[in-house]
Amino acid sequence: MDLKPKHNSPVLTDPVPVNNSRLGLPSNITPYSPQGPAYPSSSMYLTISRRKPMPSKLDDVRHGGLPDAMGSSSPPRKKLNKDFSSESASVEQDAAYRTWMLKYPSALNALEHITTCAKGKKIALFLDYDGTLSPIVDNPDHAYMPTAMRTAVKNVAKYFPTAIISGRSRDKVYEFIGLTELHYAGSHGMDIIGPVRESKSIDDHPNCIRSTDKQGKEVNLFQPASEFLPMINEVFRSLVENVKDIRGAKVENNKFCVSVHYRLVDEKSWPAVAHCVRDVLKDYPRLRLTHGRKVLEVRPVIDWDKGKAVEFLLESLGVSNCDDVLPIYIGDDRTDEDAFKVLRERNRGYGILVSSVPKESKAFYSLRDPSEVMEFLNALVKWKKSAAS
Ligand SMILES: O=P(O)(O)OC[C@H]1O[C@H](O[C@H]2O[C@H](CO)[C@@H](O)[C@H](O)[C@H]2O)[C@H](O)[C@@H](O)[C@@H]1O
Repeated sequence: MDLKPKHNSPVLTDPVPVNNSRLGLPSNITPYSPQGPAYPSSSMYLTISRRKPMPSKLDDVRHGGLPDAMGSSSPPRKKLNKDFSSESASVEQDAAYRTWMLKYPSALNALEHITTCAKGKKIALFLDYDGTLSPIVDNPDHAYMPTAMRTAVKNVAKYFPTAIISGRSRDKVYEFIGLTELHYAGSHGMDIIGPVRESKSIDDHPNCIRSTDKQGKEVNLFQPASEFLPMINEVFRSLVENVKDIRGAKVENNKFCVSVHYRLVDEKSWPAVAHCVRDVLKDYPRLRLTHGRKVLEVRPVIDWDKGKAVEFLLESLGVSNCDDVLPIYIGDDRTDEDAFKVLRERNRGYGILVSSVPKESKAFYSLRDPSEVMEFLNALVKWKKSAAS
């Protein structure tokens, strides 16, 4: 069955490229490139070199340019139209969005196509957290999930195996969501709790151990970057110290990665933020730097990402080689592209990008914002209920 939607339109790229030299930013920020894999990624398993970092990514980090500048890393919030020029700009933006949607149709409009493809199959759902289940807010500690969204996620998990894959620490994202019926992967998939099942490939994995979850249930705990824990804690402390005089900068410990937020930093001080991060990272060749929505993210150089996490979870759920499973991944950020790419390349499910502005993506479909995500989840439940009756 053909899973692909029809793509007929010219491709639009990320809006408003920002002049790097104006920002005066250093060259050690790695772009996310949906076009190319971060690493060769055919196997589910990763190898961590104890001495040498992986060269291609490291070269990017140390010597590459700043391709997607800090300024364009998150769409601006909608401004009130004060005059004619802003009104016409908004008309143009709407037109550009509609054109973009020809290539990335709304998943709400494509529901019939999706559910037709899902007939006789089991849908497995993968959900990002920030910007997908909770709206983007200034303070990352206040990114609460609306009650209606929690209900929608709870309902959807009754019918489909559902996993959260977040850049946050697993504990933090669990605190925000608080639903025991889901599977959780934190630190961009570097910290996964999955169900226990007889799977040789998972049981034999050196980074996978048996553990118990908060409810005392036996689970598989998979932490491929565990050896980086002391290093990440050290870097976290140094970053906190280094940015302490930059107003608005905030460092978040996500267990196997660290986020340096600059959403509340005056634009004039963004180069200072980048300088502080570079200053710390120069002593850690086994760490790399990527950027998300107004955030710089420090991560171990390992062959693992959200795409690998999806493959791992499918394996854990016992459905990795089944033709009767339809994975759906919903996310808004650059790191979600790794998961979209896996689904697209294996031609075995749908990536859905959450974005209110046109963006190049490996996803098949789009949703404008978390409220549309909620609508989509509710629609899936409604379809499943009606199909069952
Ligand atoms: O993979 P995700 O679950 O989407 O996590 C990615 C990052 O999300 C958070 O930061 C983003 O959301 C914040 C709250 O809305 C916002 O203030 C920030 O500007 C965004 O970048 C989280 O705080 C990061 O640690 C995650 O890496």
